[in-house]
Amino acid sequence: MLAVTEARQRIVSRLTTVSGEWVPLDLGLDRVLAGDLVARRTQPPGAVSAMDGYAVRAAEIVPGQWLNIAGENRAGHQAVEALPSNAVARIFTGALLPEDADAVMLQENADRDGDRVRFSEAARTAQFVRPRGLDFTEGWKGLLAGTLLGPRQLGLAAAMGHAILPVRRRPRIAILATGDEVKRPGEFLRQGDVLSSNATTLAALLRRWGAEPVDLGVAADDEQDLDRAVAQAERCDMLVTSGGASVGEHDLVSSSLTRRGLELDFWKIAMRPGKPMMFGRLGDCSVLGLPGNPVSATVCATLFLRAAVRRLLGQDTALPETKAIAATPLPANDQREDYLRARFVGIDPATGLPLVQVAERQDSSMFAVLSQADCLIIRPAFAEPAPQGTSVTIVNLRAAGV
Ligand SMILES: Nc1nc2c(c(=O)[nH]1)N[C@H]1C(S)=C(S)[C@@H](COP(=O)(O)OP(=O)(O)OC[C@H]3O[C@@H](n4cnc5c(N)ncnc54)[C@H](O)[C@@H]3O)O[C@H]1N2
Ligand code: MOO
Repeated sequence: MLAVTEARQRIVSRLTTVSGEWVPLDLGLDRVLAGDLVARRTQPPGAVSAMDGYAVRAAEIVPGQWLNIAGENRAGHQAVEALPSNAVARIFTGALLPEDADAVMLQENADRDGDRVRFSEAARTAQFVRPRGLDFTEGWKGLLAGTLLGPRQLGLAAAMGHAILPVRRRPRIAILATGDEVKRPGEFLRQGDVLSSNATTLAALLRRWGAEPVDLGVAADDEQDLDRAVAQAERCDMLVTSGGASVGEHDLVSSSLTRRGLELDFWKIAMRPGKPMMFGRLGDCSVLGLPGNPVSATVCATLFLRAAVRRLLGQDTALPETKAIAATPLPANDQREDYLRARFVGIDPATGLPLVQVAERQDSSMFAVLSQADCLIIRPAFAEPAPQGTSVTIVNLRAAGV
C-alpha cells in the first residue's frame, strides 16, 4: 500500500497543465487565470474627493472667513482644473480635485451664500482626499496565474482595465458510477438499491474546483456495459469511476479498464477511508478509480482528485492543512493513515486554535456524518492514543472547497 503523500505526488507528476483560452470578462466566473493580470491603469487616476463638500487649500482656511467658489467638480466633470488663490471649488464624492487643492471641507461644516462660502472649522492637509493610486497603480500585478476567479477577483480585473481574460480551458472530467444496485436520484428503487450520491458529489466538487464534469451515468456490474461507458471517456482529460475498486468478484472496473489497455500506476493506499483507490492511464486519459463507499469516495476526491484538477489548471496542489486542538481523546491508529470526520466546537483559549470533536461513528458508508463535518483530522499511521488537548493536523473541508 502506498503512502498518501506519495500517491498524491505520483498523480500530480503524471499530469500536465491544460491549454489556455481567452474569455470575455462576463464569462470569467469560476475560471482559473492562465497568466498574471497587471493593472492597466491607476486607481484613482488622480486625487479625488472622499466626500461631498468643498476642495480647498488647507492653509487658506480661516474659520468664519468668506472665500469665493470658483466652480463645481462632479465625478466625471472637472470644471475647475486649477484652484485660483483664495478660492475653493464645490466638489462631490469621487470627483477629481483641482490642481493645488489639498483638502476637502465637509458641506455639513460650510455656510454657503451664493458664490461665497465660509467654514466653521480649520482644515487639515489631505483631509477627505483620496490620493492618486490609493487603490492600485498601473503595472501592479493584481491577480496571479492560477487564481480561481470569484466575484471579487472579477471585479478587480474589471477595475484594472481587463475586458477579456486569459484562462485555462476547463479540464473535462468524466464521472462513471458503477454497480447493479446504484440508481440515479429520481429512478425507481428496488429492495437493496442505493442512490448514486457519489456522482452528485463528484460533479459538484469538479465544478467548484474549476473543471467540467461529464456525466457518464451508471454502469451495471457487467463487462459490456462497463466497456461501453469507459469508451465514452476517451476524449476527456480524466475518467473518475466510483465503486468496484475492491476485491469482490463483481468489482469489474479494473478488469474492464485493463482490457481497454489501462496502464496501472498504483492500486491501494495506506489510508482510511479510501484504501482501494486506483490510478492509471488509458491512452491520453488519466483514470482515478474511487471506492464506492460515499465517505471514501469524497475523502479520496478531497485528497487526490482536487490535487489532480489543480495540477491540470496550473495551480498549487498542496492540501490545505492547518492545526487544531482535539476536544476529545483520540484512539491509537493502525498502519493506515486515518482521516477522521470532526466538527469545530469552539476555540482553545490557550492557543487560539479551533477545538475539534471527532464524530462518534466513522463508518465509511455514513455520508450524513461527513455532510455535517467541518474538517478531517489526520491521524498518522501507528499514532499512539492521544489525550484531549493534543495538537492535531486537520483539513478544513470548506477551505478545500468540499
Ligand atoms: N474482502 C475485502 N473487502 C473489502 C475490502 C478489502 O480490502 N477486502 N475493502 C473495503 C473497503 S476499505 C472499501 S472502501 C470498499 C470499497 O469497495 P468498492 O470500491 O468495490 O465499492 P462497491 O463494493 O462497489 O461499493 C461499496 C459501497 O458503496 C456503495 N456505492 C457504490 N457506488 C455508489 C454511488 N455512486 N453512490 C453511493 N453509494 C455507492 C455501494 O452500494 C456499497 O454499499 O470495499 C470494502 N470491501
Ligand atoms: O477504505 Mo474503506 O473506505 O475503509 O471503507
